[in-house]
Amino acid sequence: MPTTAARILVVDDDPHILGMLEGYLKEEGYEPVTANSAQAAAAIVRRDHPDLVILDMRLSDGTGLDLLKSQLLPELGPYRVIMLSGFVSQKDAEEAVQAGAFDYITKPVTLPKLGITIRNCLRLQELTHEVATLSGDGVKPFALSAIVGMSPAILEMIEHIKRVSSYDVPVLILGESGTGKELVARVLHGLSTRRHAPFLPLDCGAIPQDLVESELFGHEAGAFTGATQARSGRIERADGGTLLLDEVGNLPLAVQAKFLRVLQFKEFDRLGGRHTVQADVRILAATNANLDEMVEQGTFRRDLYFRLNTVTIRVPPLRERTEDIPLLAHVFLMEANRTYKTRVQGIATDALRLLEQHRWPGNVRELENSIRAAVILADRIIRPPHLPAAVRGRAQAGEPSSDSGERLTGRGRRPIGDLSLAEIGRYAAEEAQRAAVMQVLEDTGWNKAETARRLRIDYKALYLKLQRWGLRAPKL
Ligand SMILES: Nc1ncnc2c1ncn2[C@@H]1O[C@H](COP(=O)(O)OP(=O)(O)OP(=O)(O)O)[C@@H](O)[C@H]1O
Repeated sequence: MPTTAARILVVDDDPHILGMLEGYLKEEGYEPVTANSAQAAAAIVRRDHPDLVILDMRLSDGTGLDLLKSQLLPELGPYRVIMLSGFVSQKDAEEAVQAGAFDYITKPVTLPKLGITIRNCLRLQELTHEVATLSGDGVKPFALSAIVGMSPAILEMIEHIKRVSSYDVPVLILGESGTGKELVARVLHGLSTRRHAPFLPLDCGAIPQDLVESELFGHEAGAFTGATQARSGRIERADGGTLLLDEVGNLPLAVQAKFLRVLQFKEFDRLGGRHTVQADVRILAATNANLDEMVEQGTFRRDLYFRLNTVTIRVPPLRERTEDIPLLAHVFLMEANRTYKTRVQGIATDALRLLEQHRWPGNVRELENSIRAAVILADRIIRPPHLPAAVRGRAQAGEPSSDSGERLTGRGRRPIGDLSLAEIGRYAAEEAQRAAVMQVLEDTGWNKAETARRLRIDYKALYLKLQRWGLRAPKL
């Protein structure tokens, strides 16, 4: 099934080819637009932002490669252009793909092949969109690909998640505030056999302590003043699914004892209830607190702690994976553009440097909020003045940041601030690819041959990509 109503711009100075492709695209259910020169194409792209561009290498007023680099990539981002090339321009077409075009087709154009390439390109866009739309609706199970990041620390965490995903055991997720603990919990749910049942989070730190108990276990009518009607609690409502106890360290001691029974015997009583209720719920817990210390101090039950921490996943703070910052920033930029219907195209190098140097005490959430705010303030490009004062802080006052020198150069990496926008674009495109591949691997249960077939890439190419990204099938 072709994706209907995708807007496709065809750019060619040969009226015969324009007419043929326009007719074909209409028949396939797309919405074609045509341009016979580079100038006309650039104007249409700026005005209409088509979903895809089919671009001839040779135009009356320039080359397709120049148009791609100067207008289309900055305006549309990578992977939105399919090049048409003759035999002599094949080398340029290859260069175009390296620069960020999706693919090229050699003339004379075979329509079925073009059709397949169009569908693949649009599918990749859909997947990239899914990856970037990270703020789920509260019940949507997330795929592993929702976790954006290519740093060794994140890849290691993803490996860990995959390893534990097939076991129906409690998992304790540790990490600072805003690092992505809830996201990890959603992904664990999304990968489990419980994914079609509810995922319910309860932030034990956000609701008054005397309400935590009734929120979790529910109550019968008359159980306490104000309880006029019986109400089920989250454990009951999550039956068959997953319950996340966020900030589990805030669970009052009395509730901890009751909760232990849920973990041990999968049963509990509603407040004021006389019948035991059975609940088949997987418990995930997250915390920023030092539970070891709390156990020593007697504010957290040792037996509950041992039951919860059979398996732990540590979510690294953002300052330990600064190499993910440009990528996350670009994903949040795309997401904000969609939410606010803005067209901010990128982040200037000096602004990226500031993002890299900031310590991010609020971690990924702080970065997400900073980019959202900057998108509202910026015109076309996010520049230092658009960033929150805390992010501009020390660097703008002329002080070196405490660890940036070591951090940026110590591991022999190029400082991110020296990367061009195109290089960052390629990095983001690589991430989009990784996410797309991972999505299909998950869909096919890590069947690599089937994955390669669905993605229409060579098995060897898939194998090499997986090696490069350090991805392996989860152990069952
Ligand atoms: N690796 C990541 N890729 C993409 N988005 C992320 C990533 N990590 C976190 N986020 C996003 O950052 C925001 C904060 O994440 P989340 O709520 O999961 O953090 P948390 O550790 O549970 O926070 P808290 O401790 O305050 O409860 C969310 O919008 C989440 O989607």
